[in-house]
Amino acid sequence: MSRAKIIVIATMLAVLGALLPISATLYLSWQRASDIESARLLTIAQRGIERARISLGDAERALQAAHQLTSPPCSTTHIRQMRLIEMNTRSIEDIGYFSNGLLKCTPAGLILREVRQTPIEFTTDNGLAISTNIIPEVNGGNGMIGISAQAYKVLIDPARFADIILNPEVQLVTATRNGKLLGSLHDPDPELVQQLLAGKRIPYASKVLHDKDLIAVVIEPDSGIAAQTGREMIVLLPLGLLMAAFMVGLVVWVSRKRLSPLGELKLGVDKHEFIVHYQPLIELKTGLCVGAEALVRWQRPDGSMTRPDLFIPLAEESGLILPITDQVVTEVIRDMRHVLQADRTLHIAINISAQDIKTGRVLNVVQAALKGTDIQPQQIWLEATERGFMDIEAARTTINTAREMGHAVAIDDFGTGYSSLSYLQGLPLDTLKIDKSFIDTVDTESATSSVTPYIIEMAKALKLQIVAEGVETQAQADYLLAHDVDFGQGWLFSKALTAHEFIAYYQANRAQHQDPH
Ligand SMILES: Nc1nc2c(ncn2[C@@H]2O[C@H](COP(=O)(O)O[C@H]3[C@@H](O)[C@H](n4cnc5c(=O)[nH]c(N)nc54)O[C@@H]3COP(=O)(O)O)[C@@H](O)[C@H]2O)c(=O)[nH]1
Repeated sequence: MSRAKIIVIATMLAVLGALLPISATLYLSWQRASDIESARLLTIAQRGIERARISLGDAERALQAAHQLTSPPCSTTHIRQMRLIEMNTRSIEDIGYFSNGLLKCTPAGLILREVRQTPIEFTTDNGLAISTNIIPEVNGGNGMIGISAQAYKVLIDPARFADIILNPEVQLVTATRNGKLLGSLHDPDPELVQQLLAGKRIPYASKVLHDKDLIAVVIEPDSGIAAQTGREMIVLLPLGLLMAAFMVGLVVWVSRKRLSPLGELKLGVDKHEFIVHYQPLIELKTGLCVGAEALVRWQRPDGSMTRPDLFIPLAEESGLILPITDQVVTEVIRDMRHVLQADRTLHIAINISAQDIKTGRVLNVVQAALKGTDIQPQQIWLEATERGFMDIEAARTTINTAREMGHAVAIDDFGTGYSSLSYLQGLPLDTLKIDKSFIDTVDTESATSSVTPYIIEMAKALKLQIVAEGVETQAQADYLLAHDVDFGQGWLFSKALTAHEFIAYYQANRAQHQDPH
């Protein structure tokens, strides 16, 4: 993934990471506030139902008492007894005796006009017949709720079906199961009430409670949810902000890690972004290309190439050099398999890290990679810098094993590190590669120019093959040839090439030597 992509994704994640906990906090606060509000409205609805049942209970008792009267209907005694019932029952406003569907008498006396019984709109579960909006015979006035059983009917003021102590901003309605309004408090909007009874939603806090044959509706147009949400947020918001800060911090930390050089290198290893270039190795006496050094390159997703000296130190320090070496081994076998099978004299030299020289781990990797390829182990050289040979005992073991397996082992960048003669004598090496810095001084007046012949002599005395690194001029090549140096590697011959370019170079070199004309 490119840097820009990581930054874009990290920014998006950070914004999300901040928004999510804050939105969750807001939602939770609102939810908790809604729950509290809902519970409050439910309690009011329950109180409304209880109040309506008290009035219905009063009506039922009055009707039962009237039914038990034995005096002749509408006699003076009967009318007096009805008056007593009316006076003794708190909720009822009036009581009337009916015969053949006509009102005959009330506590006020005989009814001489024709007053018909109003139609029944609802019957309660215990058999009380209810009619709403009855205008009383005696005083006219507001519509009453009529409740009848057998020959009697009582009238109750609708207010008695909803009169509970309630904040003025909360509205209450009680109704029968089929939606006939019994009583209301604080003037609820009839249209809103009808919507709620029809099961619709309204834009205010509300509660509809169905309790057997009765319904209570509570509406709070100026609900306290906003204020309650604010109170809940005071508790929850710091937690949300803390989580948001944590999420943003986490995203920043992860993306910084990802964007750090080490993070990018890890990603490169995971995505197998390493390829190998090959620098030809030339036999100075004949000019024959006898092999190549495998040099790793980091090919970034945008196509750019990162030089090894920019990432090898970090790879060595972090241990990532091990999987990188493994990728190099795999690539070398894949790239060079056919050309190595075809020419047994050709070799490829692979750079091995100090850590691998110490442990010998890489030998198993090379062995596994060679298995079934028909490439001879002697066609794979292993190169390590002097730093790799610091732990001389461990190095000796690894070199011995490598040589027993058939590989040649070279000491790379010789002269730049800690090597000493005794050191070199103690290691069973095959090849010594003289560092470019010494080759650069050949044919110059510099102080180190006088060292180069001694390095060559020492290598010869130890019976090591010699490779001169960084040969850039014909004069250097002539000098090296004159001093019996075996091989040369450098821009005079070729820079490091891609696999295809190297194979083409090698084939052209061989063709030239078979047919020098
Ligand atoms: N552990 C591993 N180290 C590796 C691996 N691949 C490379 N390396 C080491 O990285 C260092 C830099 O390598 P690179 O940039 O590939 O440079 C090599 C040559 O291109 C360069 N060279 C060769 N000839 C000339 C020349 O004539 N002039 C000139 N200016 N430069 C030249 O030298 C480098 C080869 O060096 P060496 O390995 O010492 O032979 C370098 O230290 C590599 O070793 C890897 O897979 N693993």
